[in-house]
Amino acid sequence: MVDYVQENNIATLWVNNPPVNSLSSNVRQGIYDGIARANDDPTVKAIVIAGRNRTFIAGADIKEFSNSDGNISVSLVEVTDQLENSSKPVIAAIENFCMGGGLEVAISCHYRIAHHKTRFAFPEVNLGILPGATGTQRFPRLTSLRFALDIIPSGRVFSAEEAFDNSAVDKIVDDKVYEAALNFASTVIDKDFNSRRTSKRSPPDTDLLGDLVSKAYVTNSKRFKELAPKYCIKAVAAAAKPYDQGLLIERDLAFQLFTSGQANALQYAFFAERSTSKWELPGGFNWKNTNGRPINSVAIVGSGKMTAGIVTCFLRAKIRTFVFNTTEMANRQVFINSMNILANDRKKRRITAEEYYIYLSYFTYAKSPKIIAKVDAVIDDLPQDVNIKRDIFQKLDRICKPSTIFCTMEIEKIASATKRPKMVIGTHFFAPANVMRLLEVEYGPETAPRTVAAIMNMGKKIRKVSVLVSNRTGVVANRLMGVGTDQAVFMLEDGINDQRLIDNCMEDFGMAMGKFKTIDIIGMDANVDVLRKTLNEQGYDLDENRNMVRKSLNNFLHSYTYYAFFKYGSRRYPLFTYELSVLGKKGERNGYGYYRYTTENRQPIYDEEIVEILKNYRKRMGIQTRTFTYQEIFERCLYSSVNEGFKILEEKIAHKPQDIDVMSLMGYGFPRQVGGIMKFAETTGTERIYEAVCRYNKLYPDQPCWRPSKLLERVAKENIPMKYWGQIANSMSKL
Ligand SMILES: CCCCCCCCCCCCC/C=C/C(=O)SCCNC(=O)CCNC(=O)[C@H](O)C(C)(C)COP(=O)(O)OP(=O)(O)OC[C@H]1O[C@@H](n2cnc3c(N)ncnc32)[C@H](O)[C@@H]1OP(=O)(O)O
Repeated sequence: MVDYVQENNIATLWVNNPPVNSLSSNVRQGIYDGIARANDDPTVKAIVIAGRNRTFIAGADIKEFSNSDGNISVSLVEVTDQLENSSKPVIAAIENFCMGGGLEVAISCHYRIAHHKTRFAFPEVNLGILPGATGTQRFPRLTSLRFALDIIPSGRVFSAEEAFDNSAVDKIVDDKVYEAALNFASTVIDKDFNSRRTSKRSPPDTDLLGDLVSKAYVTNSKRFKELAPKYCIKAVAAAAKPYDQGLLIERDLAFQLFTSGQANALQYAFFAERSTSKWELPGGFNWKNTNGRPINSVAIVGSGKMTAGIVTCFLRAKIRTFVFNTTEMANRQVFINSMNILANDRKKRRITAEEYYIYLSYFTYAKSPKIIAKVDAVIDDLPQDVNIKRDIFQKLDRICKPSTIFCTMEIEKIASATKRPKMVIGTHFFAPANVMRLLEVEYGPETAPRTVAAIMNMGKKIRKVSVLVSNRTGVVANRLMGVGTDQAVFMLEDGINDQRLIDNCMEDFGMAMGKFKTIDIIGMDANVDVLRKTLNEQGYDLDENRNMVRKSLNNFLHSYTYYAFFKYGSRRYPLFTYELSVLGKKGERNGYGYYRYTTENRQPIYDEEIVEILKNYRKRMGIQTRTFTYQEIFERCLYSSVNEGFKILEEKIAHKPQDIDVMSLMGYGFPRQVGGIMKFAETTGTERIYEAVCRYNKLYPDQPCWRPSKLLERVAKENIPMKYWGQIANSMSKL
């Protein structure tokens, strides 16, 4: 784990814990023992600490936070103290990742040499903790309170150049960092390095503490539903005190965070996200035993609201991207929109000017389908009309090379229209596609495992977190969160007079956005489209009744007609959203939705008109209003989604609860500090949720989302821990 190598009078401690050299208990012990050995050896004059696997250290071993292997070794605090107190100078040779505990190790050394491409960060805040191995005290002393208050509460990655500008590293090299560190070591032998002991310094800007802390509070306020950002600020601010006092404050805050439920959930989310790449298919095919052809070129066919976002994902990954539309104007518009997205990336310094031009050079117009004949994958962005899609894919089937994969959300309909059903798969991007990292990949009954492998690998290449699900009607992530949104609409219809009450309840819980604000952002039309599709599946045609709805809006006496819409058989649908859309409200897009929006300010403004529309709607529907408790709002919005999550598992649409959690976190702004919808179920207690689901099922038999999931019933009754839920679902007979 740590190899000790001596060359002449320099000892090197090589950290070797692939893939990212995390500071497991053995690594900590190895560094600690290595420093002691070098200090005891009179032939050693300087020590270099470096990482094998072409990386320095990416941080503490996160698995050990919740799952100690029982191996008692030194703590990271002891390691950092041991490094700083070394009687011989210690030089860190830093490359690739220098993060978290790895950065704490580096700043406890006396000198730091870094490769120019090193990525530095204190990402602890994203795991619900803080750099509690003296990082909050040493970093501001080495750099400044200003820089530490920028870096530690945000967790942002910074470059070697920024590290150098802020005194966090002493030298940057373009190549061979280890050799540079050895050379450097030979120049500091026998020199006094006492002043290099970080804890002995004071931050250079303590007189600015008040202003810097206020600024940090303002900058990070959006994340204050999580404890860690605030605690990071407090801990860094304590660096203005004498070192020992500051350290006690760091310890105290670290202890509170480490033992909080939020830290547990955030660390769970870290691994859940990574577990999605370990996909499995029925029949034993999986990410390990199945290879897919690399996707080096794609064609996006059609253009809509999301096209430019999708295109830029491929351009950034340097994948040749063809945009195929029948009109030149449509192609040009996609190019302009993609250029604007990349220009914005450049403005925000996410990419360099050079990268901007390189990425754009991967864009190609395709005026004729022949131009895209040789692409590795075609991505469907055509209008929602299945007949048009089938027609175009039939043509492409004749033109494209046999190995071209077709990605569409209408898997079965496109598969049956082509001679390559094995090569047809679903890819669902989330808007805006250039920002949202979730990619839902759906396999159909005939999709080949190699097609799945190719598209899952493509997802990784374009830096998406890809979740594999089996194809059923609709997007799984929509289904998961949609039931909770329907509940919000029903409660509004049934008596809540202020949409903010429901939105606030969800935002207090930590959702990025309340239910009605989300409807407005997604757009009324998109929400109604989902309703339209659901009703179509039940044999109803929403649009057939549109004129009747219009008429009855002008005539309160048409309540009978309304009742028909309201129920559609024995099932209730959230028709108030439909009513608003018929009234011309499109959501944020045209400034009118459940809230109002002005052109200057896109923040939602409470709209009293909604109450008036609601009152008329209730009258026509014959709805008897009632009051709602906060608890009912909370339970109906969230427990309905939990129940749906269990159904998605038992129907074998998703493979494991982590996949569902990632969809809720990355697709719908579910609070990361809760871990995801299934993790929420585990923390709340499945028994409690099951009881509530059964209660609402009795109260609302016209809302099928309350039929209890069999899997939920079983795990609740038998009190089964979350780690077995996926296994049990797989062992249940197919529904
Ligand atoms: C009980 C009370 C106690 C109170 C005590 C109070 C005092 C506390 C003192 C202790 C204080 C500790 C302070 C230090 C904390 C930390 O260091 S926390 C960790 C900080 N570091 C990170 O968060 C980095 C996490 N990793 C990443 O962001 C990325 O992995 C990467 C480094 C940027 C590399 O990305 P990429 O190349 O895309 O690879 P991945 O797919 O993400 O990862 C590859 C595999 O490595 C696993 N992994 C990565 N990092 C870690 C890690 N830090 N620990 C464990 N495992 C890690 C990752 O899961 C992947 O594994 P597989 O999925 O199995 O392939």
